Amino acid sequence: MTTLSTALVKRLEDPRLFRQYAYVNGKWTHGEGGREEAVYDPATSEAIGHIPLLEANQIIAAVDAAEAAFVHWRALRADERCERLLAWYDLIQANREDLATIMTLEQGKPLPDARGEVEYGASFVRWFAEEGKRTYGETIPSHIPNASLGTIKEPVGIAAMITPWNFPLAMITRKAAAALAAGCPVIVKPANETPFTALALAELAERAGIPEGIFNVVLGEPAEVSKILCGEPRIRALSFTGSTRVGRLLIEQSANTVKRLSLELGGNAPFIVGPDMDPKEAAYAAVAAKFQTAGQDCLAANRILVHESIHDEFVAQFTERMAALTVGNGLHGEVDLGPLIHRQAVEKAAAVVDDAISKGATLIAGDQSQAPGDNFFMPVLLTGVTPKMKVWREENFAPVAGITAYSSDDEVIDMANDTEYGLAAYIYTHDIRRIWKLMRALEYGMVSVNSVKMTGPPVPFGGVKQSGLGREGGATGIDEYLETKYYCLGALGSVSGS
Ligand SMILES: NC(=O)c1ccc[n+]([C@@H]2O[C@H](COP(=O)([O-])OP(=O)(O)OC[C@H]3O[C@@H](n4cnc5c(N)ncnc54)[C@H](O)[C@@H]3O)[C@@H](O)[C@H]2O)c1
Ligand SMILES: N[C@@H](CC=O)C(=O)O
Repeated sequence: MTTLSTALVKRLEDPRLFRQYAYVNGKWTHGEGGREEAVYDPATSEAIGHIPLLEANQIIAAVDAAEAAFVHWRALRADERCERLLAWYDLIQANREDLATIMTLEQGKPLPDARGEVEYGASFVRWFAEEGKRTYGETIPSHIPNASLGTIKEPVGIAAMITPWNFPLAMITRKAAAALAAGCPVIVKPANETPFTALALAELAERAGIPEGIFNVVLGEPAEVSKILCGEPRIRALSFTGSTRVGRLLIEQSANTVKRLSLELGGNAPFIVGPDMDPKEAAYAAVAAKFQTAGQDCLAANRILVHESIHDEFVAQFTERMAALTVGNGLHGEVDLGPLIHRQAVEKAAAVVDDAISKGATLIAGDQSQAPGDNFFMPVLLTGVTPKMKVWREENFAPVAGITAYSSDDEVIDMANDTEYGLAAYIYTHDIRRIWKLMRALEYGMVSVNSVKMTGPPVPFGGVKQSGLGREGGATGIDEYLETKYYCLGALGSVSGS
């Protein structure tokens, strides 16, 4: 164990939550080939621990284990699975502080945000524990004489999940709890940047009585592991959250085994401010929607579109509010923004800013000489952003805010839809006709009006266009892991009405 991981363990009330192994078939597992990778604290660039990189046969062993365990898990009654999931929920809540510490150390987000993510992630476990009891089929009025027709819902089978580093806990629970409640075994491949939160979840799942083989965490070289998971015919569903680039790759790799795919991909959210808005109220909301998780959020306001009549005052208010944000190590006191995930993310953010300035944008704020470390990026505000700039076309996934002025509702609708993405959009206005017109015209899976917060367990989370396929959470989230089986019971004799 490295010195820092020893220090980490000392910070935890329950040191057994920090595991430097994969978790397969209820066992903590080394890599058979001896390959391993360091995991870094992005705030200090120090290694906090190591993970094994599993070999191909070890990934297949996880599938074998899931296959064997599936028989028993699917045979449990829904209320029995519910009990196990509620026990998992209770344990996640009870260990909130340790989970948040692990998350901040490997992801960098401020500790209060990490605590918030634990709550948020746990809420999906409770939601789906209950939803599992409501996977109703239907009866169908028969068109066949003396027959009874209907449907039942059955678990799709083994579900694999590939998750990102920006929300290391909630992106797992939103998928895994739905699959487990539906009766499916789960194989999670977390991002290599943030594996320890996933492994702590595995430890708690074991304590909650989730049987061996039902919740597995595999680790390895991402492209290698994903290829095996996609190509494995016994895995019937693949749920991925991450970039559109990798999402496209996984669609290709899953083609031969015709899997059920759920894809939560990139976003490029417009934040539209109407002419009737108080510039201060709207600017404060825009700062909140942009800088959460240091801008590394698929819902981050990527393009801020402000009516020309209030543009200058909005920029002034935004600048003032942004100047009050503090940047620093998420473990130390109250900071608003932690580091970016690694140095490449900082370099990418700098390149996006340079590109915008070279194409005519104005840099209003963002002095990188103030950054408190190699992986930190000070919040940037650019005005005069246009569609030819990367900051408009790409999801910048950094604390870089770009503002553009517009003159009419029709113009802003065209601007907002001018992207391959369609995850989430924000509208700030109190004019009900404008709200309705924009809300209907925006090509996005989620539209939030006068609210920065839009997510939570009852919500169908997901995007259109190249932001993904399917919905997570809400009343339909469990359907991603269920098959509809139709039955026709014939030759029943005379059945009333059929
Ligand atoms: N729509 C959503 O709900 C949502 C939520 C969170 C993040 N995201 C998106 O995720 C992206 C940021 O996360 P990220 O950088 O971890 O994304 P990423 O696509 O680089 O990585 C996501 C996962 O894919 C794996 N991966 C990376 N390269 C791979 C490859 N060649 N083959 C197979 N797997 C590979 C990673 O190890 C990780 O587990 C952003 O685009 C963001 O918008 C979307
Ligand atoms: N904030 C999002 C995750 C996107 O990165 C969520 O709530 O799911």
